Amino acid sequence: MARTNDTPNIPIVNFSAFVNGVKEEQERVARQIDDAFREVGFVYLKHHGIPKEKVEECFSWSKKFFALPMETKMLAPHPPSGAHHRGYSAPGLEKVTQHQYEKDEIARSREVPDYKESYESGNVNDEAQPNIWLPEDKLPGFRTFMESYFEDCATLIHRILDALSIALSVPPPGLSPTHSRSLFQLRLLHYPSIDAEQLKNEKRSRINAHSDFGTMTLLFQDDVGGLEVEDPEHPGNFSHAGPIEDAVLVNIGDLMMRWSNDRWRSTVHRVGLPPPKTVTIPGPGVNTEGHRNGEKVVPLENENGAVVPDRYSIPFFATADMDTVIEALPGTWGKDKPKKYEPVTAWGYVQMRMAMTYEE
Ligand SMILES: O=C(O)CCC(=O)C(=O)O
Ligand SMILES: [Fe+2]
Repeated sequence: MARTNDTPNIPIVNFSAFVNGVKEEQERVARQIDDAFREVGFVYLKHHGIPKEKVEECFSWSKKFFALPMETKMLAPHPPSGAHHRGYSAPGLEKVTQHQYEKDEIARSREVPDYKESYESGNVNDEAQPNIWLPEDKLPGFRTFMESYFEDCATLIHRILDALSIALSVPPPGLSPTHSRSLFQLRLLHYPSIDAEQLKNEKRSRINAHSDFGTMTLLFQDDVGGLEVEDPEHPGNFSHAGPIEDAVLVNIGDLMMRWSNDRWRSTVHRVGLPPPKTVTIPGPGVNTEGHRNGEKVVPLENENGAVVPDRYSIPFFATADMDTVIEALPGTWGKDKPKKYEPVTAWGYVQMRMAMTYEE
């Protein structure tokens, strides 16, 4: 199995072998994903089934959306409460918190503002959280595309759940029916360009260190980079988890960690300064430092007045149906591995975390 060069070595798995393979192939891929989620909580899936052109199209819609004037984007505003997580959030509105239930700790984690804007949409049939669209004439075709992309992502989540069910020997129909799509959420994220100085000195962040709180997240990212994943064995050590062509990054969220009795890790991640970029230095004789001809690696933060370019990413968050009782799954507990957590419904858990994200 391929690995990324960065630690904590996020495995790269060919998912078509699961979708199209015979039983043995499926079991092999399921084991690879299981191992990845046990080790780092993240996996890159190649050949995941969503056509490359469609992923690119989603990024181009996202760019068009965020390029609209603020007053137009505000025609689809995110409601003030975290309980209805749909629509447009302007930069500075959402603050990410991490496992902090004490009020003063939440306040402290909000001292560094996230510099991003986002647009959220969900299942068209979700009556609890109806979608908040722009008037169609403001961006014709946007809604139709997003509804279709949502379906593609939901389908992929169900296939990954099938793989996880095989890994745990959950009998058919497995975990898939616990995700009726009611709580899925497609998020468009835009991190405006920013002075490298600000990110470096932590005056601002793109997204603060956090873990996701649902069951699983799909993450599509552009080629700017800056996503970092914590090494679960060495808290505080982060490594870059940059884009890999034609692959989607998939990670476990807190609810799934709990559901799996901590077999799978919900790993902390954040978005900050991209890794050192390569700039081309013109003229001969620049190869004395061992770099490829004509190129020299210049750490972005060392460039005077360097600006980190805009970054776009597209996470798709999955959560179990709200009435699902999250209690150690079969195969994740036993005599020598007792259940670690009290049962909780998915809905109760999500509401608690959402309230923490938006509450004053
Ligand atoms: O933009 C990214 O790459 C990460 C986004 C993320 O972690 C999130 O929205 O939860
Ligand atoms: Fe995240």
